[in-house]
Amino acid sequence: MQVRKTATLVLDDGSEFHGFSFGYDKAVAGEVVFNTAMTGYPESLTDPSYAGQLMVLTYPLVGNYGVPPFSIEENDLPTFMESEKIHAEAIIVSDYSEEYSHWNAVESLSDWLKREMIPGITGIDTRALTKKIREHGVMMGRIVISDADNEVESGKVKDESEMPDYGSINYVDRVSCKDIIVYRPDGTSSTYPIGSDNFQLSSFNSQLKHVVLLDCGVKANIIRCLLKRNVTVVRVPWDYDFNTLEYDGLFISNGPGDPDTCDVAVQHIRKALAGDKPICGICMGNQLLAKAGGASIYKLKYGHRSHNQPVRMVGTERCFITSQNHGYAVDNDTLGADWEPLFINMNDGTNEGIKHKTKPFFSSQFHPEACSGPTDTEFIFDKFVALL
Ligand SMILES: NC(=O)CC[C@H](N)C(=O)O
Repeated sequence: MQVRKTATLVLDDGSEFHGFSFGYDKAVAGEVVFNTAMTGYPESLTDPSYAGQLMVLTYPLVGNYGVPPFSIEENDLPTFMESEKIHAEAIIVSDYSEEYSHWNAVESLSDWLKREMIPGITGIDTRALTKKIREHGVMMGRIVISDADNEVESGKVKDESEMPDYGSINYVDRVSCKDIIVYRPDGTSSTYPIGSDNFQLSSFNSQLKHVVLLDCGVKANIIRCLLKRNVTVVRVPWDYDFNTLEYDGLFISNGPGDPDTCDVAVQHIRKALAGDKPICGICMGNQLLAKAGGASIYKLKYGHRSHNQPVRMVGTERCFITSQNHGYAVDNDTLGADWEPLFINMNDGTNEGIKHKTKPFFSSQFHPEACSGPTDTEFIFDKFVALL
């Protein structure tokens, strides 16, 4: 029988949680965040917004439905994942199941993590860990695997590696695309290096509307939700000045890290606010749109990461259950005179979306495209496309 390597999570406050490695054996550091969803680890791990973070799952049994194949479908998009690779730095669970059963599973979570060189720890009291984060606020942490280089002896972890400063790193720049990628509803896509002479928006199918997708770390299902509504999607890097293009609408994606590291994008969005073309954003997109409109962002104590966050549409009694993954929030009190909150979180009263009072600009802090659900708020894409 294979000997299980012990693995320790060391939090910034010095506390240690001991368990066993079931992924790739390497030391990593990152922001420790918890997600209370009951399903969706393939989608969450490949969500680029988790870059730089150690993902704690509070649902106790993880791995029992395995991992779907990494297959590429129409438009060169992954069928079952949100991007081309795992973006979280590590996954931390209570009870990992190597045995799995699911019609679509092709491998165990452990095999996938090892192939992608991502650590996984099991045997952690994730509820105690979550309580600690809820009380103290989100913390940095590192994982140390007991091997020849990093021994864990009598509760004292020897590894002294530097903790990165999560808030100061521009993770968006790390995960955004480097080229312009055009996706068409007919299932095709083309890539154009920045500055390429072949790239001319006017040469695309003029029957269809063109949506510029500002890629801050976009999830594949956002692209699919737009394509399903029969528009051409022009995905551009986060710092690209899209104002030089003749487009019909702007969509700002989700993305990792502190929105204050994305000033270049904010400047470009601010220019677009002077015009009248429809603008929509999701999560990081909500934060960058708000910043462009003059509002400020603050860090939540421990974020919203789950599939059951209740939000109310302001001015109505309509509530929606939403999927969320964010650590920062728009400060409602700093919204300029032209803006108003669009959604409010029913748990803690924080901002969950904004809209411009007169122009076709609006966004959500939650994920209307969420895959693995809920899909109650997918109407946001309909509203945006109807405005084009
Ligand atoms: N999913 C996202 O776009 C997250 C936005 C931002 N990184 C936050 O944590 O608030």
